[in-house]
Amino acid sequence: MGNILEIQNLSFAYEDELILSNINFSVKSGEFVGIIGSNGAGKSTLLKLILGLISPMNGKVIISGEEVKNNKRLPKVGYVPQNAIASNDNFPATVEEIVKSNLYSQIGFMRFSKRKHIQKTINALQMVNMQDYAKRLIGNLSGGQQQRIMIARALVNEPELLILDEPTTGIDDKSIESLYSLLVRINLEFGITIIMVTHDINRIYGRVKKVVSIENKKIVDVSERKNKIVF
Ligand SMILES: Nc1ncnc2c1ncn2[C@@H]1O[C@H](COP(=O)(O)OP(=O)(O)OP(=O)(O)O)[C@@H](O)[C@H]1O
Repeated sequence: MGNILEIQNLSFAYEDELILSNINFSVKSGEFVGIIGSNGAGKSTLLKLILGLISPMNGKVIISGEEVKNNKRLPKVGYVPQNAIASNDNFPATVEEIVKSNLYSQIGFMRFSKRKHIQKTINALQMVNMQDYAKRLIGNLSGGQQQRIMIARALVNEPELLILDEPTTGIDDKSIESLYSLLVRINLEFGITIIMVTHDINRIYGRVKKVVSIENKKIVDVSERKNKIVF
């Protein structure tokens, strides 16, 4: 399998504070990769560099052979940002509207027929087992259910790479287990490559293929699992 992501000699600073220094790693198509590290280690910054939301000081990010440039659209990439669900309390939108809105923002409203929009939205909700909740208000769902909707929202554009920043924040223990099982299923069943930042070190080792650990601005460890992952 080829590499879907390559990070080469990547360094980044906020003003004069160096956050990441000469980071190198790659992710193969179909892998499930966890990124761990202490608070402030630079994990979210690394994701923002991968997404092209900020520009590196040195080095580059390559997705499917193409260098990521600032503000360029990345149709192959879905993103679930940190605290994605926190702003949804009392938000007057249905599940269906939240998922569909990502089609408008990323692809442009006119690109597909209305029927195609609806079908893509249904498909994304089915992938996270939330198709029965399409007409419900997002604010009426539990934290775990809301996070599934945020994942469907990221999946609606049919990405090859799904990036999640601490998706289990604010979710109860039982829902965390089922969220991880869902992500493993999305990875294995649909072949979508996943990169996930997490603090959940104990749970993550049983589930992901590769764990990249960042400390003191650098990658300090990359561990790979050889045995089969079950869900
Ligand atoms: N916009 C910004 N301007 C200046 N410094 C920032 C900015 N965003 C983050 N930082 C700093 O960069 C460092 C890395 O932050 P980042 O959010 O990437 O870490 P993290 O590993 O994701 O942390 P956490 O686990 O707490 O989410 C921290 O010291 C943080 O304070």
